[in-house]
Amino acid sequence: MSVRVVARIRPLLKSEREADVILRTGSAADSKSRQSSIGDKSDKKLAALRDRDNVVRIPNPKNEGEEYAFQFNGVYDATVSQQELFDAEVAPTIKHLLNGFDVTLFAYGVTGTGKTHTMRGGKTLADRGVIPRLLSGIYRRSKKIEKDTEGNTTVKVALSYYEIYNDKVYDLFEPPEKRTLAGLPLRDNGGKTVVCGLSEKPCTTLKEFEQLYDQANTNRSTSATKLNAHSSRSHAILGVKVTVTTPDKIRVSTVSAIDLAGSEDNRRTENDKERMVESASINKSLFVLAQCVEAINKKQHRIPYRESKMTRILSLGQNNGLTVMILNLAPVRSYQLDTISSLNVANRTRKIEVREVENDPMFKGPARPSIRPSLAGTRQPLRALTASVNVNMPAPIKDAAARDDDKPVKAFSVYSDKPQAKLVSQIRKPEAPKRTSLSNAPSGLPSLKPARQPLSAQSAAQYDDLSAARIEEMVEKKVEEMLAMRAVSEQSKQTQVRELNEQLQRRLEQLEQRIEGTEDARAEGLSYLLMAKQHQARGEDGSALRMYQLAAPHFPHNQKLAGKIATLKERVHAKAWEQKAPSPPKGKTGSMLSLKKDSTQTLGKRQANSRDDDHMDLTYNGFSSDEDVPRPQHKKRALAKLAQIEEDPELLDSSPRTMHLLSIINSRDVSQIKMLKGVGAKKAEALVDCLCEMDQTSMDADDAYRFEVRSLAELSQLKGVGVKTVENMRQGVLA
Ligand SMILES: Nc1ncnc2c1ncn2[C@@H]1O[C@H](COP(=O)(O)OP(=O)(O)OP(=O)(O)O)[C@@H](O)[C@H]1O
Repeated sequence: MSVRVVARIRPLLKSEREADVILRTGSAADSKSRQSSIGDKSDKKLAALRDRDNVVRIPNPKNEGEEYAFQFNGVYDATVSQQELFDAEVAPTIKHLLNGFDVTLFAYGVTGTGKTHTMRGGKTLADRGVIPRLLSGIYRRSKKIEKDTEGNTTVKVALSYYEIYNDKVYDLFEPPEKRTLAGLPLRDNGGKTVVCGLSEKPCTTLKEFEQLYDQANTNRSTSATKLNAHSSRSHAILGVKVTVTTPDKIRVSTVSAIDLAGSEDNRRTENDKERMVESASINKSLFVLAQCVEAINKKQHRIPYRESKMTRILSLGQNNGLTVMILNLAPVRSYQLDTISSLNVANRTRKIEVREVENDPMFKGPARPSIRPSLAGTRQPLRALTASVNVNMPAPIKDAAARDDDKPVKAFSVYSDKPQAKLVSQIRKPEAPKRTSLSNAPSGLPSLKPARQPLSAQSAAQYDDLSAARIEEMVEKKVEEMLAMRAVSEQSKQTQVRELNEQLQRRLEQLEQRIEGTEDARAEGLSYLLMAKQHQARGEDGSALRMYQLAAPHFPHNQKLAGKIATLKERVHAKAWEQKAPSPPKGKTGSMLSLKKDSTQTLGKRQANSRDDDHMDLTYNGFSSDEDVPRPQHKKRALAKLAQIEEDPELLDSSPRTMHLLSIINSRDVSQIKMLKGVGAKKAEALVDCLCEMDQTSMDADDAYRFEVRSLAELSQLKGVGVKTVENMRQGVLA
């Protein structure tokens, strides 16, 4: 049986105009005549939606005159109520659910098309969606079954409810603060994907359900987006486990009601960063779903279920039972491209075959013959006896004395069409090794050996006498023995299988954990790489290096990455040296205030640097010790001088005297500079050379500027200039 796909078109929202309606339902002939009569009257466009047909029509965005038509198992237009949709599509599945079939109901569509409205609905009775109605239906039917069977059949309901948010699974019955970063893991269990550690709440009444469901929904991730004020940011999966217990068996089946998050075109959402991350995860999972659908359609060997948690859980085409997809659609033009893509996915989903197989029941009491295929060979003549050990069948009458003259054989009368003796030998044949023990049986038990000898009249009479009661008793006993042995050996076999399964399961879990761990680690590594690239693109080499270094442990043998880190390290070293040299002035000359501020800042910064005995950027970038960075002698001296200057408040002065001195220095006029106190021609020349050198350094760094000394502190750091010289110069300058 294929997945049942039905389309539901929502009504216009307040913000939407009737004139923008582009979706139509109806047959081709109808639609053509309607199209010509529609004209400008938009109410007729809406009337078109009322035509309940199984075809949805939408214009080709590239050629308005052309229409695409998609046929589904059902199409529900804007006028269809919640009750009508439920009655037509969901109510019929309840019967199957209680008969042991799993059911999957899921709403699929673009954001803001009415998935949550369809699945959860509003608070009023009429507005209630599929889920509350489903529960109501299950309870009603359960009560009826219990009543009809006079309490011999009981139905129990238990709920689980979880969301997949950013590809992580979270229990919605648990408060958000209990969530772990990694979420709950998934496991494969007998072909079904299960969520480990999920809570399951027994739920006996509709009222109880409503309380649980409403409370859990407050834990669901929703946010306002431009396209939907209450947009679901996660896929929500409600599991309703139904256990039907009859006197002889227990059947468990589950209905999964899934409200998928909607795909979003981020050119329209104007999502912020957080919404974008959610959106990317939602779109990715829906993309994987579309890929799975396509792969199933194309009968590809590999279906990419495992590429997203949502597709793994949904297991479209892998799950047994019944599957109903509700395709939610918005009727207006602004959704046109998204609607076409949803229609395409839904159309392909319609072709997916699902095995309509009910879940195996569990039988109460000793195992039934049907699950002992090994007995099949001997079962025919013993059927009634075999059945006698089943608690579900009436026990055989064992009182031989009471039936002395009866035919031996309620056990045989039905099935034996052969003489009894032969029957006995038939039964005994497989027991050949035990004949000795039987022949040596205590006097109470007759030996069966004489049966093979020509019978004397007495022994024949004795045998006749025996055969009526004793043989039946013996055979019965023997069969019981055999069955008991088989049950024991089967039990031990089952235990072995169970142990093996558990071992395998554990191994699988370990492997999965490892894979998931590796995937998570890889994803983390990739996100570091991405951030590194972004930093690098912005020219933030230090941060880029840091990110690459964080990514490195996730890609241990990646030569390219190692190379990148090495190159960046070198570049950052080079920059660090540049930063150690005084930085260029921001403005042309700057006001006195800014000069003083700059100067203080520079000193403050340098102070911090000198205390840490290294440059801040270098520490940040992971170079913890001086050894990492070779430092020329003159730089070390400069640092020492700096410390001296900081202790001299005079040198922080930005008085006119200082300003004048700096302007002489920055003029680079050797004739003026050599006139300064304590500076001869040689020193002046050296000083100008030093300033020109600083220019050069800057040009190397692709950041050309003319270096200017902005403070006495900076001046004192120049090659050949000491604190004393600076002080002398300053003293000698006329204010
Ligand atoms: N059949 C309908 N009748 C009346 N209103 C509807 C119907 N379907 C949707 N709406 C309204 O449309 C808006 C969007 O619906 P909803 O939130 O259910 O969309 P969604 O597909 O779940 O969106 P998202 O994927 O962003 O969560 C809501 O205001 C809802 O009340």
